[in-house]
This record gives sequence, structure tokens and C-alpha cells, in this order.
Amino acid sequence: MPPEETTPSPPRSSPDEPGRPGQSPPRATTDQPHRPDPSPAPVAREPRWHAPAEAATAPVGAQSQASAHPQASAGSASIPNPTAPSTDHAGSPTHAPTSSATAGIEVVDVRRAFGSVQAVRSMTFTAAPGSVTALIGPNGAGKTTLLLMLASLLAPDAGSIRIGGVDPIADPRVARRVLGWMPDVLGTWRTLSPRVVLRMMGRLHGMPTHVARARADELVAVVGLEQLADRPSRVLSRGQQQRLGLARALVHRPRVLLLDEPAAGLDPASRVQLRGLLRDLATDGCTVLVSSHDLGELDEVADASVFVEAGEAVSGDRLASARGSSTTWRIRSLDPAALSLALGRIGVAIDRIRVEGPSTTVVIDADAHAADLLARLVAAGVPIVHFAPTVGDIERTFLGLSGQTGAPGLPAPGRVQQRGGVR
Ligand SMILES: Nc1ncnc2c1ncn2[C@@H]1O[C@H](COP(=O)(O)OP(=O)(O)OP(=O)(O)O)[C@@H](O)[C@H]1O
Repeated sequence: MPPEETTPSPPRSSPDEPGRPGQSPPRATTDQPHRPDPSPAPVAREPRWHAPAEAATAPVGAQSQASAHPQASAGSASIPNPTAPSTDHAGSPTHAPTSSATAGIEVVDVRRAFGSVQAVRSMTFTAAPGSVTALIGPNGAGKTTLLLMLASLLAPDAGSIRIGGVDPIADPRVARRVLGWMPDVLGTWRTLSPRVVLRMMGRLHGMPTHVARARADELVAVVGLEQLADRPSRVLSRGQQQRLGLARALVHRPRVLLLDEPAAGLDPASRVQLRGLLRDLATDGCTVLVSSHDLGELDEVADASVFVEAGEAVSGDRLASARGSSTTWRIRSLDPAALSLALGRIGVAIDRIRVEGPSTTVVIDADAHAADLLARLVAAGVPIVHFAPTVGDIERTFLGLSGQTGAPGLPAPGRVQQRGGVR
């Protein structure tokens, strides 16, 4: 059983260890009882929370619904592949058998209602192994409901789900060996320390005591909780609880990782570290599906994205239209006057240019035109120090879907008047 279901009633906080607010068990999002957590699993070492900077800043791949682009990240060569055939602590196979063709997430026409509320209307998408897929949508779109169904904690009314080739509804015990689940709010034993919580999770996953102990020690370091590892969990801050929640999801080295708002409450440095960890896990072959409202974060880490609106995946046509044909680029130069002059000489239409403090923004129709403009500015001797879109692909698409542009005050890209040298 997951800790939130088996957690004994929390004792009162002692005076020297005051409990933190908001540490009650997770919100009830289902109308069904949660099922037991996944069982055992194997393996060796782990990508670290303190990931290499280059992995943390890996560029975003092409963002497209229901497509994924496995992306190699630097600094991960020594990390073992969690999808490799594995054995249990006695040397016997423990993972559910999966083929590479079915190792990711497959969702076909999944539906779920709560009474008269159709939370998930019709969801179809895939998430590929070795990639981070973003799950994006406004409040109430159905993301958490979908994740609960993927995590085998909520039965769909209709449709088909495969997690690593396993049907989580028909075969939840096997599915739970494959998947790791990090809910948006951590439910845990408030009086137990993170180290003990992780040991218990290891034992619940079927690990022998000494293996569970070693795994807990390892994970405490992976998520950077060494200093608090032996304090009661109730003293953890929101961000520290997130770290423990992630460690808990990783205990059995899952091949599919489902994360609901994992960066909530994390400080900026921790967010960078989380991105590095997720990239490393994906590089190792893990299928990572992450729901978040932090579109900038997702733009940094995701290889693919699934946009959800009113319980449905947004169609490719709508996504293409939402992305629009133009992008606003931000340019900074050591010599702003030279930049303005050069933009005029190159023939950029005045209505596409906007000066915003030390930056200049320019609406440009295509990446190739942006590259051409940059080359011309450099050739003109303008000392450029920054040249990038004002928002990432995911954010631009989300804003397009919600009818907003990425740059307040600028016309919507699709409505920019077509004149001037750079489109
Ligand atoms: N247990 C429940 N009983 C009744 N309605 C529910 C239940 N869980 C979710 N809903 C409803 O289903 C819809 C989808 O909720 P869900 O939590 O999946 O959205 P979400 O996309 O995760 O939202 P958010 O981004 O705000 O977390 C909402 O209208 C919500 O009110």
C-alpha cells in the first residue's frame, strides 16, 4: 500500500520538532480506494540530484504532441541503464518483461468521469522510452486524473493503457514493478525520518533489509537530503518533501516515471538539479512523463509534449496553429544604438521592432530568418550578447492555445503586418 494509505494516525508534534503546515496526506482526487504501491525491482547506481551542468541545460528538442525525441545528454556515460535486463537480490529476474516497442507509455482513447464531471474525455498519446514527455494543460484539464490512471490508482471508464507493455488495470502488481509515481502532494509518515521512509518503501517493494537500507542511503544522497535524513519527515519544507517524494518514486528503479508537479516548492538551484536528474534518467532509457504548470522548466527538459484541454489531447493541427508562424526574439547588444541602426539598414520593418530597456525584441517569421538576421548583425559589426526567442516552444504553444501572445504589448505573431526585410 502507498504510505498515504497505510500511514498511521500522526502523533502530535513534540515541542522541539514542530510539525509543518500542509503535511497532511494527499488530497483525495479519486473516488476509488488507492491500490498498493509497486513491488520489487532491481539495480545498481543512480543518476545524481547534483547533475552535471551540461545535462541540466540540455536544449529542448522539437516539441510535438505524441512524439518523442530521445536525446543524449552529456555527463551520463557512467550511469547504468535501468531498462537493462535485471535480477533481484538473489539473482532472479524481477522486472515485468517488456520489449523496446512497448517499453514506454501508450494511452488509447482513455476516459474517466466523476459523476457528471467528465475529467478525462478521450486521451490518446504515447511517451517513448529514453525521453522526457511534458503533460501540459490548464487547471482542471484532467492531468492528475490521467496520471492516477497510468499509476494504476484509478480505473478508467474506457480505453486502453500500457505502461512498459503492461496493463496497469488488469495487472497492477506487475505494472507497479515498472512504474514510479510521484504525486503532487507527498503523503508520508510524519514521525519517520526520510531514511526510514525510504527503507520501508524498499521493504514494501520486496527488497531484503540490507538492500533496502543501502538503497535508502543511496537515495538520500541522490536527492540531497543527507542533512535531514534522520529527522522526522514533518520538519521537511515543501521543497524537501518534493525531494523525498522523488526519492520514494525511485526506490525500485522504475523504467517509467510519472511525476505530478515535481518542481513545486523547489528553489531555483534545486530545479536545475531536478532537470539534470530527469535528463539522466531519460538518457538511461527511462520513460519520464511530467505534468507541470512551469512551462519554462518544461521547455528546458522535455523532448516531447502532450497538451491537454478539457480532458482531451489537443490535435496536431491545433498545435501547429497555436504555435503560429512568427516568434518574438530578444536581442541584446553591447551597443544598443548600433543594433537599432543595423536593424534599420537590414530592412527590418519598424512595426516588428520594440525596444524594452536594455533589450530589443523583433518579430521574425521563421528560424532560418532569425539565423540570417543574426549573421547580418554580426557581419555589420554589432556586438551581440543575446539572441533568443522570448519564450520556449512549449510556452508559445500554450499561450497560442489560450489565445495569448508571448510578449505583452506586442501584436499576436500571426497578425503582424507583412512588410520589411525580415519576416
Ligand atoms: N475525485 C473527484 N471527484 C470529482 N471530481 C473530480 C475528482 N477528481 C478530479 N475531479 C474533477 O476532474 C477534473 C479534472 O481534475 P484534475 O485534477 O485531473 O485536473 P488537473 O489538470 O490535474 O488540474 P490542476 O492543473 O489544477 O492540478 C476537474 O474538473 C476536477 O474537479
